[in-house]
Amino acid sequence: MTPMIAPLLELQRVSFDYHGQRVLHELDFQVYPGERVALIGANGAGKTTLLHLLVGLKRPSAGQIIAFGRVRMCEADFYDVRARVGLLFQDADDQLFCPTALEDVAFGPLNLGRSPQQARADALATLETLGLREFAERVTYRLSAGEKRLVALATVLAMRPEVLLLDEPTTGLDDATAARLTAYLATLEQTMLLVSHDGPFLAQLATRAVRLAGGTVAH
Ligand SMILES: Nc1ncnc2c1ncn2[C@@H]1O[C@H](COP(=O)(O)OP(=O)(O)OP(=O)(O)O)[C@@H](O)[C@H]1O
Repeated sequence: MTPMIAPLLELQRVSFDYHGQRVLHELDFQVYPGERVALIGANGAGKTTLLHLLVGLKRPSAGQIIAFGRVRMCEADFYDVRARVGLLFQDADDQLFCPTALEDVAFGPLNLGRSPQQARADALATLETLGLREFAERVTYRLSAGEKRLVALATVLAMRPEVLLLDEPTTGLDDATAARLTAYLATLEQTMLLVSHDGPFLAQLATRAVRLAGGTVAH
């Protein structure tokens, strides 16, 4: 008999309306342990909205969000979800708010209760892993778009989340940097949900693809 594996994250018949406009309609969606799911679809299809629903940044108009086996409804339900699921925002400026890159990357580990020494060590190690050690003391808002993208990713990875939700991770990266990032992500064991319009990136990483169209999963 095949063992039943529970999804880590799930939307059950989820609808989402924005200013009276239906964005998602009775959507069923699951991410299982170990998967790297490509979430694809046209501009405005609702991919970013879906990521935000999974971590409670948006609330469904109808339906249920289930994370790690529990229905999540109110703000408090999402605290531990956000500690276990790392979201890379589509816009790095939504992720970076500290004076320096090191402070930005240490912020998440500190927020998770790690000591200042540990948070700094984790931040430096993560920056090192992404080839960003020299950026540690740089003023974040003066970084280039591609550099900000990588530092934003470092802020997520430094928390060592169980699941990574990556919204357009290769946007703004040159080809060589995008290739290095792709190769690095391929070494990670975390479950991933990848929103991207970058075909080669998804072809190398994704274990399956889900297309959103008309507010639901296109078959
Ligand atoms: N806070 C918001 N402000 C404005 N529009 C919103 C907001 N939230 C959702 N929407 C609308 O919801 C729809 C889905 O947007 P979403 O960003 O989820 O699409 P997407 O598939 O991620 O698009 P893209 O590929 O362009 O990033 C769009 O029509 C968008 O205008």
